[in-house]
Amino acid sequence: MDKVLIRGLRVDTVIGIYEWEKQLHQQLQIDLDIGWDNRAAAEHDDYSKALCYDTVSKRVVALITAAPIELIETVAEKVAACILNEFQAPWVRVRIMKPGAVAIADNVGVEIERSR
Ligand SMILES: Nc1nc2c(c(=O)[nH]1)N=C([C@H](O)[C@@H](O)CO)CN2
Repeated sequence: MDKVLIRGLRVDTVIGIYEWEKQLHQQLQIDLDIGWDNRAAAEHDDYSKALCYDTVSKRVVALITAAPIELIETVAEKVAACILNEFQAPWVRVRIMKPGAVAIADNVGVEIERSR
């Protein structure tokens, strides 16, 4: 399956289960693998047939920052639903990393795959 890829999308937002986390912004790092048939865009060098990674990135940031969220699992499900329903992608893999969350780990996160 062809894919459109977004790597290391940084989103500063209110995220976490603890009261102190609701008073500040923390950074999430997001990787997206989005199933998309890239042949139609490539055939005639036609942007209108492409899934625009810039448009997707900005939509994902707006979605996540619209309201505080407690769990990164919730972030992952919201992002996956948006990619499938708003952009009409057939399949998506979403990885959400929260690098500041565990002091003794380089990074922690979740990954999900969803399809229509
Ligand atoms: N599976 C998860 N575990 C934890 C989460 C989470 O979103 N998913 N969140 C926290 C806290 O918010 C933590 O990041 C604060 O450092 C703990 N565990």
